[in-house]
Amino acid sequence: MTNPLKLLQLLKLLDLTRLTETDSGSDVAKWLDAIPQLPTPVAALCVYPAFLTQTKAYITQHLPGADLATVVNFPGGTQPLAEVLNDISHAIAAGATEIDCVLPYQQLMAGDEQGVAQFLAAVRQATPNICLKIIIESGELLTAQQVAKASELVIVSGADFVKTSTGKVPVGCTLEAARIILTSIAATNRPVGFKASGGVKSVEQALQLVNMYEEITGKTAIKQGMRIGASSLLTDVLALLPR
Ligand SMILES: O=C[C@H](O)COP(=O)(O)O
Repeated sequence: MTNPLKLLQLLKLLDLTRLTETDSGSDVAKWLDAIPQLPTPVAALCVYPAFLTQTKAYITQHLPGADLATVVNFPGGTQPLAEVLNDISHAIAAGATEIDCVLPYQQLMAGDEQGVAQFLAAVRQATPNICLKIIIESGELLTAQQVAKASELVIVSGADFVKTSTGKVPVGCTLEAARIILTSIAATNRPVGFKASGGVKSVEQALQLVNMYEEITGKTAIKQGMRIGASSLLTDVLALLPR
């Protein structure tokens, strides 16, 4: 039997995600209505910008304590910076407290580290007092060195979290990528969080990632330091929690 305290820890780390491209407002309303009563609030709900207002209203009523996250430059990582900054400012105005932004990873793979650093600096400047998570899309990066370089650029930029994946490319969060990112995080003095996302569906997978986080950083995984972004993990967590 999985330790119930570990399952509660997973709930507290969960960015419960709904990023279905074809969704309408009523689809998202149905999704929100279907969230069962939880023994402890999840870390955040993560939705497309179009659904921030209704999700904010839901959080106020049903999930006080949860943050409201949205995605920008998502999922491709190729939007012009001005558009990304505009989307960020609208998202904040609509109540987002957390921004998950895709790093222009193609630019990084093409060797333009300086361009990526400039992008990250501008995004950081546009998100004061907002939790900023940068998605490196580790499954598209070709080498361990690229994953390490992307993590370093995110860490140096002052972002709050290095996040693995959008969940929209064939390879999501792998243990190999998680290890490389966590090793970079552990090597810095500044507190930087880690968000595992993309294909994390089972409690077993999630606990492996939490264990790895705790082993490499030497810290207990709490909301400020670790997240698990997942659209379908909640079902498995709730199925294993004793009633
Ligand atoms: O940001 C989180 C991911 O989009 C979720 O990916 P997933 O649908 O594979 O759980």
